[in-house]
Amino acid sequence: MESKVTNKTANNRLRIAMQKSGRLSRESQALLKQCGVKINWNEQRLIAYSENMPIEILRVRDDDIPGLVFDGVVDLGIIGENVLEEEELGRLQAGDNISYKLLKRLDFGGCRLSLAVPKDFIYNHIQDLQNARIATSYPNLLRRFMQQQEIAFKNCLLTGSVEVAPTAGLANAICDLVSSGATLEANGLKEVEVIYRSKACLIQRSSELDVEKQALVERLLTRIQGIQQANESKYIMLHAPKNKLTEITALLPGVEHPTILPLAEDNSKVAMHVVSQENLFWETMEKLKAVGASSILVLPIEKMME
Ligand SMILES: Nc1ncnc2c1ncn2[C@@H]1O[C@H](COP(=O)(O)OP(=O)(O)OP(=O)(O)O)[C@@H](O)[C@H]1O
Ligand SMILES: O=P(O)(O)OC[C@H]1O[C@H](OP(=O)(O)OP(=O)(O)O)[C@H](O)[C@@H]1O
Ligand SMILES: [Mg+2]
Repeated sequence: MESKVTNKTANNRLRIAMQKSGRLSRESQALLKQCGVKINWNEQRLIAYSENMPIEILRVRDDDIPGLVFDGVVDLGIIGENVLEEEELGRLQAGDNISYKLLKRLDFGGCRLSLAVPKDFIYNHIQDLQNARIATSYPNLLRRFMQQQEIAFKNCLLTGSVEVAPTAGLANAICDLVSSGATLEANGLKEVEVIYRSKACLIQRSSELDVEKQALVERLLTRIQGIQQANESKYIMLHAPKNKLTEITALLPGVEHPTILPLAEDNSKVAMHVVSQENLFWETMEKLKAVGASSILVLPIEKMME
């Protein structure tokens, strides 16, 4: 009897797929934590359960996440747009139907898919890659770009170590992910074309969720929205001479109506508190000080709800 109850509980959990270990894992876990979802992470386990919400996490290789969502095996997935679109193109080409809902672009996993060539390769234009052999783990995104450019090329599919392909004599160029450019630099390569810009995103399966699960998804989305908004905002406090309020307000980014509070023992000044949608740069702080502001504090905001 009891096992049936346990099963039912497990079946009603919102199932989220995320990368087990790699570039997206730490921030995917951090996002759930910021949303107030407590997970008992165990490095060895494929499935992790939340202690405080009906949520379970399926920890897999990132390549498998789009398919798990398309096929409705999981309810949500956190995945790089590059992998999502690569899988989408692959399935479309195979004549398969794909459907999913893009819920949100996330603030991590930012990178670009670029073409790169050895440093001594004289590159002026994409036509310099006509009939080149290009190593990549993203054959579909590469093919789409080269077709748009009307450039013929030979594909060399590698699932890893793409950046060593030119030195190893496997290819003339590569098409791989770049962030800081350190990997290209370390392998004597230079970036010549950006073909795709990517961030992590949250996707949902297209088949309907039951009412409770969908309500939980909406709650998570509201919380993610609050986290993103807070990350982009700052709480600014300063003291301002009463006769300079207009000038000071004009200097604060995106602020129209600051909160004004009296100071206990100084009648010539007030305290101004504002939430700004932008960071306050040193240059603006210097200008504020020059106009007469003092005790300027810029504080991070953790969460927001309007
Ligand atoms: N240098 C980077 N900076 C930021 N984000 C990146 C970077 N490299 C990759 N990413 C993003 O993170 C995703 C996962 O990258 P990672 O290198 O961990 O993948 P992987 O080696 O294919 O992992 P897996 O073992 O899960 O298949 C990429 O698809 C991309 O969206
Ligand atoms: O421009 P950079 O900042 O150097 O980043 C780019 C590198 O990051 C990713 O690999 P990762 O380090 O995640 O390792 P992997 O190739 O083993 O997956 C990507 O595949 C590049 O190789
Ligand atoms: Mg992968």
